[in-house]
Amino acid sequence: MLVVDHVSFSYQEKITLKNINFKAKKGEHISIIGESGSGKSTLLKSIYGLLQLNEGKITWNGEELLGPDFNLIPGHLFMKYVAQDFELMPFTTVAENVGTYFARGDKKGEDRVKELIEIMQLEDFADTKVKNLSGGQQQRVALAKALATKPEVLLLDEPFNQVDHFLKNSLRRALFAYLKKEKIMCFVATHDMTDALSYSDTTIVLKDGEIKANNSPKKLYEKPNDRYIALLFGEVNDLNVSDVWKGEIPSELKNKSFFCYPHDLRKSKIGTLKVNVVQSYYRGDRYLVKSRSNKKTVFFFHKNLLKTGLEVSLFISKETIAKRIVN
Ligand SMILES: Nc1ncnc2c1ncn2[C@@H]1O[C@H](COP(=O)(O)OP(=O)(O)OP(=O)(O)O)[C@@H](O)[C@H]1O
Repeated sequence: MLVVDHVSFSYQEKITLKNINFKAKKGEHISIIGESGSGKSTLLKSIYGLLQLNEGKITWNGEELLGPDFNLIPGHLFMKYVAQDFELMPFTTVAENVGTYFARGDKKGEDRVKELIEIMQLEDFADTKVKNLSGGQQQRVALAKALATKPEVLLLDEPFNQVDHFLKNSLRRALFAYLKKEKIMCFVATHDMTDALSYSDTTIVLKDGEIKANNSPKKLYEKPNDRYIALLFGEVNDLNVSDVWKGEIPSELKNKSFFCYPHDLRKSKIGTLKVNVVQSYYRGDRYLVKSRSNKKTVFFFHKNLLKTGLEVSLFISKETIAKRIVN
């Protein structure tokens, strides 16, 4: 169990992490999301022991993890941290980088290097010098190297931001399945919602160095309760119940507002929300349509291109409204 207990940290006068509290269990996957500058990387660095905390403590199975003032070499042996700069040895091969921690001729080590190179889909580059690889390939080498000594905790800062879309999906599936199988606790600081939604048990939302929410990604997505959280999941509509309700509004929903995603709204003759199309953006399987209703911008999806200026009616079910009400 990893416990982050009332942790605060500042680089200079301005406080960067404020009173951070959470617990993580063995094998749990936690995504850390938040706008740029919200403190995601700083939180990972604090957990890894690179920063001396101003207040609070971090414990691992009951023992306090001490910061750089108390460790000659900052960091902890049972953890691996993959930062945005990968810290690889450029003039040695991929296999040598991944196998850094194993002695020459160590058969178990060689098998492990092979397995990790396969997971990261780097077989074709095993004997290539790292300096000759692309940024995305180097990122995969850094991930394989971090896993070589089977850490109990893995800290990943934007782990796939340099990898192309197709490879990213298959790598993510392979990596997170491997981490679950090996019961490795994993923290991922990310801007990519797929990391948060599909591959984490828990999502921590940071804003200005504070925890805004800590919940399952499904619960956060379905009931974001806050515009900042909703926006992290993509385009979002901020509406009043009175904008869309047909008939008398039940007393518990009067004067309430709610967030909804573009897919919650559909063009329909029975729709009560009248909007005018501003622009349609092609998304392959459908269009994302930007529209205006009074002074509000409303996004929805539609299978066909809709002309700018066209008036359409949008429908949202009462069940969805009830689910997305802001308390
Ligand atoms: N070494 C440093 N010295 C001083 N301030 C720093 C340092 N590193 C980060 N900061 C500041 O701390 C705040 C949090 O930065 P951090 O890198 O943790 O954010 P982040 O959420 O990871 O951002 P991003 O998504 O852009 O990577 C920012 O305001 C940043 O400018």
